[in-house]
Amino acid sequence: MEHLDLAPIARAEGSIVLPGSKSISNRTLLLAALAEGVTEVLGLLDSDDVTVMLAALDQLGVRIQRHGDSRDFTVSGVAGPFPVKSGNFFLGNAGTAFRPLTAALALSGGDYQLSGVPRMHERPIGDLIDALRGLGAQVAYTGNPGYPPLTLSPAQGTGADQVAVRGDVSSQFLTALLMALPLTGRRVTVQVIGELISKPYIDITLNLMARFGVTVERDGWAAFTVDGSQRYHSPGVIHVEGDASSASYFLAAGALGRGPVRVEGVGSGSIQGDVRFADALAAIGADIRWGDNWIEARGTGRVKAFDADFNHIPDAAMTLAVAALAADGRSVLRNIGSWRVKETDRIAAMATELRKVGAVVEEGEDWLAITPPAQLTPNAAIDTYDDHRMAMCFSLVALLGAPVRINDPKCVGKTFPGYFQAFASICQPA
Ligand SMILES: O=C(O)C1=C[C@@H](OP(=O)(O)O)[C@@H](O)[C@H](O)C1
Ligand SMILES: C=C(OP(=O)(O)O)C(=O)O
Repeated sequence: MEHLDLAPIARAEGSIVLPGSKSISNRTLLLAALAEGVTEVLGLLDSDDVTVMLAALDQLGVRIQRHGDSRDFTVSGVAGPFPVKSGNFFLGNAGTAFRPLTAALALSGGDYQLSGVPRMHERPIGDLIDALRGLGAQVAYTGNPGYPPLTLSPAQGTGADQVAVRGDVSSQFLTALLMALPLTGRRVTVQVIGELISKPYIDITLNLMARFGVTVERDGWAAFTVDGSQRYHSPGVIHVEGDASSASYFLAAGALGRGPVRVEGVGSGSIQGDVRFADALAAIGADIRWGDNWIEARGTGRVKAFDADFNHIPDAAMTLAVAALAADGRSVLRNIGSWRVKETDRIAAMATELRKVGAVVEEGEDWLAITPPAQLTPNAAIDTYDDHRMAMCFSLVALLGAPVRINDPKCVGKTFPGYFQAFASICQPA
């Protein structure tokens, strides 16, 4: 297996222009595709998760032109359901492509097959399918019930004007439904069953839908209604913000490696919930400065142990689990149960790999507790489980004085193919 050996790093300092947000890139592409009019999408993320979305939309007859070798694209919307009425789509391990496309295609009146990598076929989708069936969608499970791959056929009947979806497995089910609802042409209310997780991602969805002209009425986090008379219209131009989850590794590097490290592309004006990672870093002792479109972190020489709920920042919280290796006591990450159904079982993976560097780790169904060792074990070979975030988080171990090996480093391609080059650019060897 390919690996990357990282030598101890004395100091992290510098600035990074972030790649585009995965969550905003894939939502924007889908909304621009369904909209009437032409949308200029500027600063689209270049990574596996976005590549599968671009390829699927191309297959579906959406005209997307790239401007030279930039990350700026012109998307000519199809103004409603997709014109291509059949197709077989491979969506890798991209939750932000798989769930939203499932909903949009289930309501597009065609015959479609959707599949992904083996891990995608272990990630639940049954709650979304149940809700779509309530809207008349015809969905068959090709493999295990409740999981991809899927076969979609044209919807039948008029469908209900009220459906329920579980909110406690993945917020992407609600996101997918909301974005697809204008395709029904009806007024539909979605009721959320159970405590909605990852709420800030719903804010991203509502924000982008509004920019495309569709407003959602809501009763807190319990019910969302889309009036069927609304259609998506291009807002003209969408600038994709930098990725706030990707920012977490560099901000943590600034906090653990003296700093300052600045990330450019997200700041106080961001619509991404993961910018709140910077608050979590501040709470454990980092010195954080905010600009409109940048965030900067520097270390204060102390990392305080923490015990907190990270349900609102599930992706960036993984970075805190590794930062906990530098803390002055036992840290606890709570309410992170969704980690178990992401790229890998992230609670199990994180526990196993943190133990390799010497930490004492306790693990529960939806929590993780980490007690750092007096001295990190050098030369641990970190397995990454085809999980980009495992690879990116564990690069931070090199900032804590221990050489570390990252197995299969190219798995970062899911959201950040250039991660290790960017990381090296802020690192000064010990
Ligand atoms: O909607 C989104 O863009 C995302 C929602 C989150 O998933 P869950 O809602 O499954 O926690 C997050 O982990 C994922 O990386 C992106
Ligand atoms: C959970 C993640 O991805 P996905 O969009 O596939 O759910 C992630 O990027 O951490």
